[in-house]
Amino acid sequence: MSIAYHSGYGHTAVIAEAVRAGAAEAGAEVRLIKVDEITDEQWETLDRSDAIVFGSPTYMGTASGAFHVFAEESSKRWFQPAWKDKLAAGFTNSASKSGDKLHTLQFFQILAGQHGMHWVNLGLHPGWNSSTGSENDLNRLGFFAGAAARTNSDEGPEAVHKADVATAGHLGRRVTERAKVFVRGRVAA
Ligand SMILES: Cc1cc2nc3c(=O)[nH]c(=O)nc-3n(C[C@H](O)[C@H](O)[C@H](O)COP(=O)(O)O)c2cc1C
Repeated sequence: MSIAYHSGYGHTAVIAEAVRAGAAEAGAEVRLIKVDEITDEQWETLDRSDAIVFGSPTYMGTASGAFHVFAEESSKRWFQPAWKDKLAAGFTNSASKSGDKLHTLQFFQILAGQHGMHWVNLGLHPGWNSSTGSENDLNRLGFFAGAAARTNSDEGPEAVHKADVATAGHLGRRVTERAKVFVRGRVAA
């Protein structure tokens, strides 16, 4: 599995690391790839991966400019098509509770769709939506499309919320488990 992500100020990098840790715990060989520094070798790593998880902060209601540059550059893979039938998933982080994060996740879904990839959603019920819930619940922000995090804009990466880190870890484990089933199914088919 590869995690192709951008983080301008280090907050989203904490979420990327949590996805990596969850995936590794579930048995994946994982590569973290910073899309703003991506090398030819790392593009080839993406081409060899069974699953690619996209990650970016939400800037101005969408993925960051650096992530959009990467998405455009991936059009070379689209022509081949090099990423067809891989699994895909996504995560984002921003300062506001909503902050239009859903739009970033939907952008990732469309990017995956354009490549002919298969989207893996978060697979968790929403947390923190009843009188017995709390902000420490898994999926506390109630997203289905991917893992979402919110971090105060005036604090550093150490302030990333533990519940969001745990939710991202869940996504990493889930994509790994789905990839195992998908790859074994392809061999058996
Ligand atoms: C240019 C810019 C645009 C932003 N736009 C949004 C936004 O649309 N919604 C939001 O909730 N937060 C927004 N933020 C806040 C960031 O998403 C937030 O600080 C996030 O933790 C940054 O992650 P990073 O350190 O990985 O870059 C914006 C920040 C910047 C710098």
